[in-house]
Amino acid sequence: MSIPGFGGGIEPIENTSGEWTTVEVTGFSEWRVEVPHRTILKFKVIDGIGEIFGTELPLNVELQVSGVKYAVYAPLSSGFKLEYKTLANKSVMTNEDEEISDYISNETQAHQAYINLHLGLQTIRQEIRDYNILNPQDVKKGPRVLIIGNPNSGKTSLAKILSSYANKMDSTPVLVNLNPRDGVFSLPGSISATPISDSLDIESANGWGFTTTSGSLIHNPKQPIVKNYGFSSINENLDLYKYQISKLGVTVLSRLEEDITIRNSGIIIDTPSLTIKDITIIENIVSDFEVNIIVVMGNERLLNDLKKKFKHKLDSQLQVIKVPISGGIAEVDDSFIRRSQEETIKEYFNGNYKTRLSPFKTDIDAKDLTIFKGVLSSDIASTLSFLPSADSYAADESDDKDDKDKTDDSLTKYYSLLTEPSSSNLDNSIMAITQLPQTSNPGKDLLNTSILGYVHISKYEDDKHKMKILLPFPGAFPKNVLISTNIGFNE
Ligand SMILES: Nc1ncnc2c1ncn2[C@@H]1O[C@H](COP(=O)(O)OP(=O)(O)OP(=O)(O)O)[C@@H](O)[C@H]1O
Repeated sequence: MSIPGFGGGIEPIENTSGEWTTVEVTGFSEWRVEVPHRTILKFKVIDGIGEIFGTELPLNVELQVSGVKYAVYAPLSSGFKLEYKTLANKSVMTNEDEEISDYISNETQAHQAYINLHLGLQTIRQEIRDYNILNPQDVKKGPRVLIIGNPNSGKTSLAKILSSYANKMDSTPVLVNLNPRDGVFSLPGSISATPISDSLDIESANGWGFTTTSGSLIHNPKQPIVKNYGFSSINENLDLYKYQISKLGVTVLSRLEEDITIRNSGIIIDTPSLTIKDITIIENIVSDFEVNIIVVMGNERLLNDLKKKFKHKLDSQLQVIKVPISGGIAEVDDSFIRRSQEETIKEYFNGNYKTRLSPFKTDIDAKDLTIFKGVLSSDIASTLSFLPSADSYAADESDDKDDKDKTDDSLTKYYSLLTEPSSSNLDNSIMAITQLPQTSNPGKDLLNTSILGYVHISKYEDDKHKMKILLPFPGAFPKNVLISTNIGFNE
């Protein structure tokens, strides 16, 4: 039976009679494997312990992944043995090669450095926990770690390793994803913060896992706080991006205040690739999340530049350290990224082979809806000089007098009202449902709101002003303010 919505986006997996291939990996080595989206890799560890970016694999349990570049690491000297076989992924049509590429490497010094970093962070967490028990009037926060580096330097993999190992040692750090391209426990176009209270789901589309929208799951669903940015690239509207970071920072820090386990565990922040030219963004993140450890991926120049920039904070408030880049990092091109985004979106609505979800397709009247759209900075460059800057707006925030007027002016820099929704601007797009009840003038609330979830618009009927939408859950469409994103998706 096909799932309502994306016309049965999940193809049944054919049983394959193919032979299993055995891989033996000695202690502290790793099996590196690249699996194209059009190929499914089934594998199971049959002896010993293997882990993928810190997540331990269950023994004798068959797992399957597609469209991933993974390393299965042997954390113990006894190593592990696994079996795998491949089959075609019929739900994906790409012109990639069908073959997986794999090899075993014992050059895992980088991974061992990541483990040492984790152990150092865990020692700090333990000290903070002890201190907080003895000094309830003067509680401190666990380490707030910011990962910075070049494109494809292993930032996300390190974030996974640090959060998985922390979780294994009974900590619950908040994993913050500031790369809107990825969609972590959410869709691409968002930035999010998620307490990691259970292991990651390496079988899910991006290797993180499902969220609570999805019903009963094998893994504990994670509960992210999601801010909608609406674009994949941070440069599309840098002011909006920085604004959303600051609001996410406020929410995350208040979460730390409220929950002692999370406060002791701290924060791990993954970022898009940032260089020293992006120092204002880095400074913003450092202050918004009270970062006290910056981890630079391999880049010595960046390490030194950052040490100079943060000279005034070094030792007392901030450490800047460098870790090596793994030799296993795989090339990832734009089409692979786009395909991974599509899989993330598909999985958000339909689930995956293990967890099938029941999205809900319905027609709604679009006449009375208030829909905003993120503004492209390039589109407003010419009018920008007439508007207050984001910084002046932020400074004005606490000033109640004339607040509404200032906010509405500032809003034009971030969002514009979609006065004429049409098939040309809405067909095959993703829309965010905010927490705000319908109002044509939400003011600064629109900037400050978090996201309830996302819907997919497959068709806007211009003559009837009706939209065909796909919701991740059955039920009435929430009558809230909507934000149309720049993230497209074809069924
Ligand atoms: N040791 C390894 N063996 C095999 N593949 C790896 C290894 N480490 C990382 N990868 C893969 O290499 C790719 C790039 O790594 P990752 O996404 O962590 O880098 P990044 O710096 O976050 O990238 P971006 O700049 O695109 O955000 C990913 O597909 C990741 O799964």
